[in-house]
Amino acid sequence: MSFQFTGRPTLVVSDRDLSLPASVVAIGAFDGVHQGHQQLISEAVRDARAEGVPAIVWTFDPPPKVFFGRAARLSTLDDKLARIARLGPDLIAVASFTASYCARSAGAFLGDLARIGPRRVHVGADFRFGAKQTGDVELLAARFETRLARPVVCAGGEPVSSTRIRALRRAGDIAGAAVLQSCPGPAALLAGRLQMHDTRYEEDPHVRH
Ligand SMILES: Cc1cc2nc3c(=O)[nH]c(=O)nc-3n(C[C@H](O)[C@H](O)[C@H](O)COP(=O)(O)O)c2cc1C
Ligand SMILES: Nc1ncnc2c1ncn2[C@@H]1O[C@H](COP(=O)(O)OP(=O)(O)OP(=O)(O)O)[C@@H](O)[C@H]1O
Repeated sequence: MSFQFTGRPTLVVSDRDLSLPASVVAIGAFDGVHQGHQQLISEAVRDARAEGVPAIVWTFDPPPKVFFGRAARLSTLDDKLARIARLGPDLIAVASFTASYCARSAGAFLGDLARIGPRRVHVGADFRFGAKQTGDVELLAARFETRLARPVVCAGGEPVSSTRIRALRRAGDIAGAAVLQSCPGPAALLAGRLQMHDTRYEEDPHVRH
């Protein structure tokens, strides 16, 4: 796994404020920013650098599973943003995951993405989107060039996942959980990397859509 320290700060914006002629985007809840997430995001950043376009991470707060009460949160938003920023994207777009947002259709979400002109979208094979999770990678790939992340697995061969980290924590294996979330590089490199450009996503729901 390689990590990219570009020295540039990562801007954090509301998804509603984004409009770009071109980009490469990685999408996901990324709760815990574990090694699978890190690889997916790092590959998107590398792809964006090769294309010469901004690298965007598009994420949701709270994580959808947490919103629906299906899981306990692993990372605070600040922790998640800091850990993502360490991977070197130019911008993190945060969609406020509210009742009105999650009722939006898969087609409406594709319209949101179109505003940032994705040359490529990086997701895992199980990525779903839109109300009642009706959108899948096939629908995404019909609209945008889509790159599916290679699954990162644990030493025992099971996929690294937020679910697995939650289970390890519940079982009291805090060290085991931390290994799956670990990433190299001194924490000092994080200092000053984040610029909170717009925090409105914390306040109001997606009434505009
Ligand atoms: C516009 C939109 C609406 C969504 N609506 C639902 C929903 O109704 N039910 C649900 O369980 N998840 C919903 N989700 C969450 C997705 O299923 C998924 O968790 C999210 O896109 C992040 O992907 P990831 O879980 O692979 O990280 C929605 C996502 C988006 C973008
Ligand atoms: N081990 C992994 N290797 C590569 N990609 C992954 C891995 N785990 C998750 N992803 C991808 O990262 C994106 C965000 O994943 P998500 O936030 O749903 O994490 P998760 O670990 O699958 O969460 P949960 O266990 O709660 O379902 C998705 O597109 C997913 O397919």
